[in-house]
Amino acid sequence: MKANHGKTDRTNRPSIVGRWTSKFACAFRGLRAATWREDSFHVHLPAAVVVCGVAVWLGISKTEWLALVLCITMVLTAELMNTAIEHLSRAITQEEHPEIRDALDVASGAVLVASLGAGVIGVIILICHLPIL
Ligand SMILES: Nc1ncnc2c1ncn2[C@@H]1O[C@H](COP(=O)(O)OP(=O)(O)OP(=O)(O)O)[C@@H](O)[C@H]1O
Repeated sequence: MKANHGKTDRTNRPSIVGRWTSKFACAFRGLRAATWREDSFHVHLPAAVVVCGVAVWLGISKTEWLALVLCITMVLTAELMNTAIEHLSRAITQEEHPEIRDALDVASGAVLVASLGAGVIGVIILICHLPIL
């Protein structure tokens, strides 16, 4: 069932506040659904927390924080899009379909590319601050 995005029954005119509240509620519901149900988030979220903890411990610079936060955001966003495509594909059909296979594999490839890029940047940033160097 479609959300009414803050439309009031009396006037049937959407209130801006109601509409935006509804948009945020939908977005947070999506985040909750993805992070609770998807295994990948059970790996990516703790990994992000550990990386941030190590970054705090090593005292990385403001610019390095910008790169790190961008990398984490990039991976989580790719994972959310991948999850959305998985949901859509399940809704379209439970049957084997070559186009759905390609769509799912391309979406997984996007997560892989984002994760590899983030991994390389993360290692470059953190390794420079290791006390042994
Ligand atoms: N309907 C389908 N038709 C064809 N191939 C499919 C279909 N559903 C899944 N696949 C194939 O199976 C792979 C795994 O799909 P699935 O949706 O089970 O992902 P998953 O293992 O749950 O991934 P994740 O861990 O990212 O949630 C897909 O990448 C795709 O190659």
